[in-house]
Amino acid sequence: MNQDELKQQVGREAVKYIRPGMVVGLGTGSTVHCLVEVLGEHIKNGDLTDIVCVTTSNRTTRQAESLGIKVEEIDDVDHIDLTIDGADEISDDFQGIKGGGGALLWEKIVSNYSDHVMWIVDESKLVHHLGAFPLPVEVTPYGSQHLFTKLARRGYNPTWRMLPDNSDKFRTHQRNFIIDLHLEEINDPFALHKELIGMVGLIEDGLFLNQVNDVLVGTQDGAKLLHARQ
Ligand SMILES: O=C(CO)[C@H](O)[C@H](O)COP(=O)(O)O
Repeated sequence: MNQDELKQQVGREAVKYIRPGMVVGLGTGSTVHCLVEVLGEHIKNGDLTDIVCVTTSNRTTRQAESLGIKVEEIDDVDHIDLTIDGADEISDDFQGIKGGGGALLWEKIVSNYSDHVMWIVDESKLVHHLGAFPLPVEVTPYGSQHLFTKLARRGYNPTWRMLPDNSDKFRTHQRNFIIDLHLEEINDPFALHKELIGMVGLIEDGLFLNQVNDVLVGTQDGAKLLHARQ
């Protein structure tokens, strides 16, 4: 199976963890896209009833609504039972990097206010140590060149996230910029998160630490569930 087929495999498998009546957080990215497609089929067939979703991006909202999935604003639900999201890297101790799709702020908010969090990934996302994948940080545009320079001086090899055609800087839903840090290896993700989040103008970073309960991995031998924590 190629990577796309593994993503479809976990997308199909993940929908089995959604029960009727749940409030479900839907992540962002190509793996979640597969899940949302299957969720839409189940809702259409009447196998899953009374599902309400909150999403982590306008992209996911558009896809979900086009399939007849009910989407509410996050502040219009009083809880989120289960959030299913993708990830860019997951270390041996289940810490993660997310934000490859630029949705890290909403993803972290939805994740934090969820009773249970599941990440769905193909096996290429499992690594021993985080850092080969560039770590995104969301920054407020005002003064962001100074922040960029500070990150560069600390040796974090920053680059601006650009639009696909390179014509301008990428903007998040909050109209913020993203700076990607090319770190190669992160020795202490907790210390790095503390340092980054303390920088004025840096709104959120893509280190998702102690966030996930279960990881569903697409492998050549079928989807495998790994328990990270209660
Ligand atoms: O964090 C994310 C978006 O901000 C995605 O979950 C992450 O980039 C994984 O995406 P994909 O499933 O396409 O590999």
